[in-house]
Amino acid sequence: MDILKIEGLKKAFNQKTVIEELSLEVAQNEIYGFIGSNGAGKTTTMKMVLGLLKPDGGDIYVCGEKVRFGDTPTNRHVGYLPDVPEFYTYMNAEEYLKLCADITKMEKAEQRGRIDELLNLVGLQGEKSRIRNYSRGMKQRLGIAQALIHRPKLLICDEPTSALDPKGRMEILKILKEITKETTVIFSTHILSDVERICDRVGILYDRKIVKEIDLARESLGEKGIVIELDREAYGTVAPLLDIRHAGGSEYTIENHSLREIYDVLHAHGIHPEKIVKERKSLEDVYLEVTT
Ligand SMILES: Nc1ncnc2c1ncn2[C@@H]1O[C@H](COP(=O)(O)OP(=O)(O)OP(=O)(O)O)[C@@H](O)[C@H]1O
Repeated sequence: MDILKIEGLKKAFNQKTVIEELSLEVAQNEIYGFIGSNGAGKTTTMKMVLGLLKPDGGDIYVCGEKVRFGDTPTNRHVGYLPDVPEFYTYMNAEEYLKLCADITKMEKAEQRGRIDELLNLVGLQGEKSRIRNYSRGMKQRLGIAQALIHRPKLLICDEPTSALDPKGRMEILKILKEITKETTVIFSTHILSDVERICDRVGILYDRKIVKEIDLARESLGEKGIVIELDREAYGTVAPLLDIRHAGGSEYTIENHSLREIYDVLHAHGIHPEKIVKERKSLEDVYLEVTT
C-alpha cells in the first residue's frame, strides 16, 4: 500500500493557481525527494497533506485514509518537521520530548524508552543544555526526534537541511536514511545533491505539477557528454572537427559524437589526452532540462 497518495490536487490563492493536477505516490519505506524552485508550491502541498490548507480539487490519502481539511485523524500517521522548528527554548531536549510524549498521550511506562531511543537516534543523548543554546543543526535534529515521538508511518520534512552547514546537513541526511526502516519520508528541498545522496525517488515540481519523476535507485540519469583534457594546441586542432566546448581549466566537453569518432580524430592527429571520460548527467542537469 502507498503511504501517501495524491491525486489531481489543485490549489489557488486569490485566483492564482499554484498547484494544478498534482499527483504522486510514495510507497512504504521510501525516501521521496520533492524538489522545486522557491515558490513552486512545495510547502502548500505539504500543508494540504497535513489537512492545514483546503485543496480546491483532488484527493490525498495517508495510509489509505482520505485527508480532510480541518479534521485530521490521518495526522496520527504523520510526523512533520517544518524548515525552522519552534521549541520552548528554556527546556532541554529530554524535557521537551517528555512534553511532546505527554501531548500525544503516550503511556508513562513507554515514554522513558522512546525518549532515550530518539535522543540516541539524533545524537542528543546526555545533552543537558537548554535548547536556546543549541546550534541550528541540533535544533533540526531535535525537530526530527519530536516529529517521530508517536512512531508515525510518514515523516514530512519541509526543507530540513536548507539552513545548515555541510556537517549539519550530513547529520540530518544520515538520520533520515536510518529511519526509513520504520518510517516513510518525503522531504522538500532545492538542494539537489541532498536528494541524490539519500532519496529512492524524486519528483520535480514545476509549472504547478510534477513534471518528472525519477527512480534514482533504478534509472540512470543519462550521459551528458564526453569530458576530455587538452592543451591549447590540441584544442585548436580538434575544435573545427568536433562539437566541443570549454568546460573549465584545460577540460572540454564533447557532445553529439561517439567515443569511436572522437578517438578517430585524436588518433589521426597524434593527440594523446591526459583524460577522456564519459560524463553522467547530475540531477541538477535533469532538473534544468525539465524546468527551463
Ligand atoms: N496563504 C497564501 N496566500 C497567498 N499566496 C500564498 C499563500 N501561501 C503560499 N502562497 C503563494 O503560493 C506559491 C507557492 O508557495 P509555497 O510556499 O508553497 O512554495 P515553496 O515551493 O514551498 O517555496 P520555498 O522553496 O520558497 O519555500 C507562492 O507564490 C506563494 O507566494
